[in-house]
Amino acid sequence: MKVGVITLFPELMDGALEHGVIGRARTKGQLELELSNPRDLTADKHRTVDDRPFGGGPGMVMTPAPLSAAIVSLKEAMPEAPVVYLSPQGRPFDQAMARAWQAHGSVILVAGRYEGIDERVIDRLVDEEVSLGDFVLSGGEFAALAIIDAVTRLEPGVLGDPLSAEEDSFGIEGLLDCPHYTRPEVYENQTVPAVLMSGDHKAIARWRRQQSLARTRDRRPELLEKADLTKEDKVFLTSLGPSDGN
Ligand SMILES: Nc1nonc1C(=O)NCC1CCCCC1
Repeated sequence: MKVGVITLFPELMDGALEHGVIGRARTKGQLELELSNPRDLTADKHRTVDDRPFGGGPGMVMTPAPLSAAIVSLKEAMPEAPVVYLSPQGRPFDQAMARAWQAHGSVILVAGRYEGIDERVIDRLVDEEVSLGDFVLSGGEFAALAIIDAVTRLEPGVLGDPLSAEEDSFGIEGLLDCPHYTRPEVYENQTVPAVLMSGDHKAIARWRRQQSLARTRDRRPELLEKADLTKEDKVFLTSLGPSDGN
């Protein structure tokens, strides 16, 4: 997997990209990262990357030339990669998008700052605008890190057990994940569901599936409409009383 990131603050991302799943994937060559800073591609002595907005208003806007040069430099390194601008105005990011980009093999992420980027850069060079959610961050860097993590963990060999990526929330046909327990068996007088201690793998798998179904129905019922449910799933859901929302 190749990921390009355009950011004015590469140092803000370095730490998160050197440790954990992402750090190990880079060390093992499963993830190639290339960061490009528009400030390094400025032509003026003040290395200007922003300016006041036409039409007035608060804040600054990222100027088109250095940002375009940074995008072009990464497109030359990854010509097949879609160019994705991260902003609240984008299409909501989801697991299907993560899977699509992992399967494609490369993506270039544009992390904006200030009030945003000159629209002409979006018109000329951005393939898609994507949002991590309906909230406003100070910059696109943390959104880029979240996306890099979500995509990298889908790369074969990155997670110890390939089932992990499948069994996480949104892994099993878009259902929420089941509850998890580990030692000690009794913690603060609270025990572990007996089925998990039974050694009956069929019963455990059924319990986990039913927990995922019940949680999804209670917390994110809209996901059930898109989920690939078996007859047994539907019988179980019908057997549940009214949702308590938890
Ligand atoms: N929400 C979001 N999802 O993806 N990115 C988000 C964001 O809030 N980014 C902040 C950026 C947006 C461009 C202008 C400067 C601030």
